[in-house]
Amino acid sequence: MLHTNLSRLLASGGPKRLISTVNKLTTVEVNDKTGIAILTMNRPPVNGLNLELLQDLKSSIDEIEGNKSRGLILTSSSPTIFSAGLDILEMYKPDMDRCRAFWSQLQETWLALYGSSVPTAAAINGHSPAGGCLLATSCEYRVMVPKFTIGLNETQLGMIAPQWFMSAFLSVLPQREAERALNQGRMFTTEEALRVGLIDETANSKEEAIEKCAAFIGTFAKVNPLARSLTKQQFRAADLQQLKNGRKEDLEKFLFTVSQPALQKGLGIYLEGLKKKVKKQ
Ligand SMILES: CCCCCCCC/C=C\CC(=O)SCCNC(=O)CCNC(=O)[C@H](O)C(C)(C)COP(=O)(O)OP(=O)(O)OC[C@H]1O[C@@H](n2cnc3c(N)ncnc32)[C@H](O)[C@@H]1OP(=O)(O)O
Repeated sequence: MLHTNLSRLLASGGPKRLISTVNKLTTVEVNDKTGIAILTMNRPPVNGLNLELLQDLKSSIDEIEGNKSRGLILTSSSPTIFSAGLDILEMYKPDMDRCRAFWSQLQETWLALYGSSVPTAAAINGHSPAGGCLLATSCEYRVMVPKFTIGLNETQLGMIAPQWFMSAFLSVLPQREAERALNQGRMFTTEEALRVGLIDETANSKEEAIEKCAAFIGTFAKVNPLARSLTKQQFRAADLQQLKNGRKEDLEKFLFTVSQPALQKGLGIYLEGLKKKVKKQ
């Protein structure tokens, strides 16, 4: 039976999906029929963006850029969380050298994703606060599963979202909506996100979200790839250049912010709140 199945598989030209790379915290799977790469974050429990996950994300994006994939779909292996955003432990009582490497890597990874030459889409299969929302809004298209939340909640943590977080948010939301949501640190439900345009579509499952993302990428099938990619890059050039020009200053601002005792106190209380929530249930 096993042999028969294997023969059939070989006769059909091999598996439909190839795991081309397994980094420690991400995998890249290229569909050999569509040529679309699925980039999956896999850092349990919440895909907190720490230095290592950011490094793996960057190297997976580079690989997808290099292997001539027709598009990139970003998703998560967790059934309930796309990404909980930046790993707060990278900012709470930090080792300053690691903190410097962490923020520089975040900048690097964002530049690679937002500036990617291939079409990008996010299959948001779980909660997506702060840095998770940054990843999603850096893609060109978003499909989200119901009953989750997405948004830039930095003000709730006593922090200010950097300009480039705001740029990605503003590339999706109207100015007025973006400003109000940022000031409030508002988290949108899937339905609210659809209504304001923070996401493009909803889907009933991760699989359906991936299919819808693939359909979006398919809309470029008849468009000249070079013209499409240069148009995207020109459209995003000002946002990308703004960070490239101000990278050093942005890093110093971040290091200054996390070294403030009031911020450390706030982060401690926030983390405690997250843990208490677990005990209460
Ligand atoms: C240049 C100018 C200055 C710049 C200043 C800095 C600007 C950047 C600032 C912020 C960006 C960020 O991304 S900060 C992170 C924001 N994220 C959040 O607020 C999300 C917090 N988490 C949650 O709301 C929930 O965990 C969840 C909805 C994502 C999932 O809920 P669930 O009930 O499924 O899981 P738990 O809450 O039980 O969490 C499990 C486990 O994970 C820990 N956890 C959760 N999120 C984080 C996180 N972001 N970082 C670190 N750890 C996290 C949580 O405490 C639990 O831990 P324990 O199992 O040990 O209890």
